[in-house]
Amino acid sequence: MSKWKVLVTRHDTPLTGLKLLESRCDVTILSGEAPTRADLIQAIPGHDAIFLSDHSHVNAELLDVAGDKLKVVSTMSAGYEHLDVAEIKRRGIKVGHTPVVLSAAVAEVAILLLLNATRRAHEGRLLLEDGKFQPKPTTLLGNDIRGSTVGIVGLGSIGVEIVKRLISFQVERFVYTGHARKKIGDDLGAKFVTLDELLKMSDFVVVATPLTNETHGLFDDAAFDKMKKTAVFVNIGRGPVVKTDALLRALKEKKIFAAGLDVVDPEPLPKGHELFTLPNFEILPHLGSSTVKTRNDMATVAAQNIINALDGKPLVYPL
Ligand SMILES: O=CC(=O)O
Repeated sequence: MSKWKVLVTRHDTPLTGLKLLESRCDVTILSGEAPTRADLIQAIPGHDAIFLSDHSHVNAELLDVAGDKLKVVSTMSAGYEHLDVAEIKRRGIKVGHTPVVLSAAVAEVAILLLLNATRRAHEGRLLLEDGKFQPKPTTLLGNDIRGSTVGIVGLGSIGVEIVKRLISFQVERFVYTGHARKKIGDDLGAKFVTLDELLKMSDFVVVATPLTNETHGLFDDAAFDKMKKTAVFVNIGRGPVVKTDALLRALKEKKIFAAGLDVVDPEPLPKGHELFTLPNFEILPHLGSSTVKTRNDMATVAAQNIINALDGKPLVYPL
């Protein structure tokens, strides 16, 4: 019996995933540092599965070229805004992603940003580099996490991991918002509130929501206007949940204290962007899941999604 044919979109896909695929399938890997859409379109016909180790768009155009053999699309990511999930499923093609295995790593980055932003780490470094740091009792004072109210926008798997970690920082009160009150929220002692309530009461606002029609542009001028002047804003979800111009205004006009972002719109933030000039702006280049173990686990799950689909079994994490 001929083996299943799988197309992998990047040569530097973790070996955990590649080995698992190769144990059962014929694997083609797009070569080169930056395979183009044309490379993908040329390579896809005749494959049973596509393993996305990048954010290539899978839409009707690509599916038309792929042809009838394609049975499963598997993205090595939790986010899936690059997939036209409705169109993929309409064609009877299975589709999976890799949530949960990255939640701990992303939660660690949320804490990193939250601490850096509230303790003014970037501003301190700039002062040191400029030779302007003066150790006075009132220099670079930040705000404590201890005794604070932390608001989580989106209490999914990542939001839960953030709360679990922050409990040890002696947070006074956790609140969260989303579609509905959740049992895990009750178990963690977190209160379900509206977004407005969360913005008004939180000392730390942490965005851990995926990008959907509902969350797109959720943080605009009006949202930042509702936040405390001392609030720290963290986004580890998706960049377009926040209107970048509104965030810029909020930081420049001191509507809020500071921000820490792992995700931003556009990504990467272009060289010379005004946000880079602000001392109360901390940024990472989307490093949430960038640990060796997490990326290996994501590759394994993405490969297992494919094998399960081809074996006619439920995917580990279907969409
Ligand atoms: O942002 C990371 C992911 O979606 O996996």
